Amino acid sequence: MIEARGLVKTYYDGEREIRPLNGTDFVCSAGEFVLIVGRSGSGKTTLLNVIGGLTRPTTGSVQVVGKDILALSDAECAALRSRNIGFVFQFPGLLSTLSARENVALSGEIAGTTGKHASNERASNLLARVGLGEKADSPPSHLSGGELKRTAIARALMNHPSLLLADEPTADLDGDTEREVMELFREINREGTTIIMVTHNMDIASYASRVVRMEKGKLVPVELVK
Ligand SMILES: Nc1ncnc2c1ncn2[C@@H]1O[C@H](COP(=O)(O)OP(=O)(O)OP(=O)(O)O)[C@@H](O)[C@H]1O
Repeated sequence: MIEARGLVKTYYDGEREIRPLNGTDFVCSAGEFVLIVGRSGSGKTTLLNVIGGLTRPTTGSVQVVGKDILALSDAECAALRSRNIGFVFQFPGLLSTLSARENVALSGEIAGTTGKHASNERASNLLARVGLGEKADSPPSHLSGGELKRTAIARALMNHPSLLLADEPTADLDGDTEREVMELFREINREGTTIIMVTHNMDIASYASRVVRMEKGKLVPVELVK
């Protein structure tokens, strides 16, 4: 599903060099649910964005769903993203003038995989699935933080992605809502979607099949005590 080798990403803050990825290798099989943990600023988001084709590494290679994403044009990479990869970003970034349903359906329309009617129907089903059936017509400003996160998860699932990349999707949620969101991710994973999730919260480690820690630009395995 993912094979990333020798990733280096260098940023410059004035004269200062920052290297969040410094020879990172990451291999992930289809069906895994991997948590990436690590200190703030250790490069977790950078790695997720490189895997998702949103950030180009300085050097290294990345194969995702059998494609060398660094060899793709911007348009080819965007098409791969919209058809194969669902993103749940730390901040949901929903369009304020659209309802929850329209926000979710829009991903289908942009991908061009379904017409407007079918997109709306799938968006309604997904919102029901994340427990927001009755809020489908609400604009983002009428939704709570947890409801916005769940809308963003529904949006990420719109195009039947084989890979879901989630960046701290439960940050700022209360314990009960966090468990609900994690149960939902577990269900999605059991249905066959590979999930890579960045988190600060080791309490949710039991939901994952594997945990890795970002340390000094490389990933190290974390032993799970069951
Ligand atoms: N576009 C950029 N330009 C310059 N520096 C950047 C850029 N993006 C990230 N960085 C730096 O790279 C480092 C890694 O950032 P990243 O967001 O990947 O860390 P993180 O582990 O996800 O952190 P957090 O847990 O706080 O979200 C940080 O020092 C950050 O300041």
